[in-house]
Amino acid sequence: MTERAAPPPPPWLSIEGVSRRFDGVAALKDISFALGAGEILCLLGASGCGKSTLLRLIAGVERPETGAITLAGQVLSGSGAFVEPEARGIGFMFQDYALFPHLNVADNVAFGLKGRPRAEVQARVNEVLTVAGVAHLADRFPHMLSGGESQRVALARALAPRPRLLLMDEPFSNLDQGLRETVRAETLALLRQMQVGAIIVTHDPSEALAVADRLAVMHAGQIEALDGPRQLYHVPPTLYVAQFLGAGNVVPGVAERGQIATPLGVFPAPDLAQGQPALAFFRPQALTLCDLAEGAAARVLRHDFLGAQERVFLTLEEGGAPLQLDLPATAQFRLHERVGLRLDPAAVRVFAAEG
Ligand SMILES: Nc1ncnc2c1ncn2[C@@H]1O[C@H](COP(=O)(O)OP(=O)(O)OP(=O)(O)O)[C@@H](O)[C@H]1O
Repeated sequence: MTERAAPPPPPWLSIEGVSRRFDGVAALKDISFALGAGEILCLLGASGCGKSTLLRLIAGVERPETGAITLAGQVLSGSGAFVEPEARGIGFMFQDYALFPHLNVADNVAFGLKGRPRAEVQARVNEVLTVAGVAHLADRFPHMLSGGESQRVALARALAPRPRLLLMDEPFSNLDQGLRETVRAETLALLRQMQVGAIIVTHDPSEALAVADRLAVMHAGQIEALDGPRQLYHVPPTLYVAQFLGAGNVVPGVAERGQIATPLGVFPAPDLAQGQPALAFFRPQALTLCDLAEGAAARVLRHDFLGAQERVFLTLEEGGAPLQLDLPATAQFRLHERVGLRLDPAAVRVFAAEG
């Protein structure tokens, strides 16, 4: 599936030209993007790239130095305006869930409903605990909950006041692998059922690809790319995005008359200047083994068993960095075997080599 994601919904949350420095060092540089109502956006990036700072600015616990944040037509920050965090109608869920240890589950969930009539609070608490699948835990205290249960309670608490938008900072990172996928799928289903949009921070590319309607790859305080997950994975706009989103191979070449020649084929490079050093990037699955007569000669260096697949590392006889390709776990090949390699040209992206 390589088609472009559906066009983004009309802007509902708008971030325009937002910057923030700490002690003179820029944490966010001129960030602009928009989110549609009910949309799920992932912020993905390496440690320190500014993901949490951006989330905190939207929540209102941090103020931008420049730019504006608008939600459903209301200016939250910017042009002299500032709406306090509790008046924004935005929910926040942290990595550690931050449940109040001295309150039971029902009281934790009721916390954000203070000031409302008792019967209404009780009804809403029951409703969200039921949809989150934790109504039977209402009387327990946080230390009596498993990781998955704590996550569901935290989600119920965040959703109870009917937020317009939910901000989630690494919400699944405390769960182990198997549980993480289940809780993640349930959380997403719940957000969609309640029609609550969310911005989810993660540093895990596979999580962002699985969860996001659209995904923003951040790098050094800026948004390097923002698009649908399939588009970004298959047609990455930069080498950084390509490499951040998953395994890949890089083969060097030089632009000559609008293309680059490599041992694995000749690829179009219409945007590069004559003589400009270039890199051809492609995913492991774009490479296949073939007869020596029909492909570039290479040797099997090593292989890693991945369960469903075998990731095979090879070197081209012409030299260069090792290449990776994925084979079914049942595939037959031998260590140090001489094989032919074929590359699907449609899966190749050419970038200017930096430096
Ligand atoms: N309150 C603060 N005071 C000083 N520097 C800060 C503060 N908050 C963030 N920073 C700095 O701003 C930059 C961005 O931090 P931020 O926490 O937003 O990154 P992140 O992408 O969320 O990282 P991680 O994935 O490690 O949580 C970092 O260099 C960080 O050290």
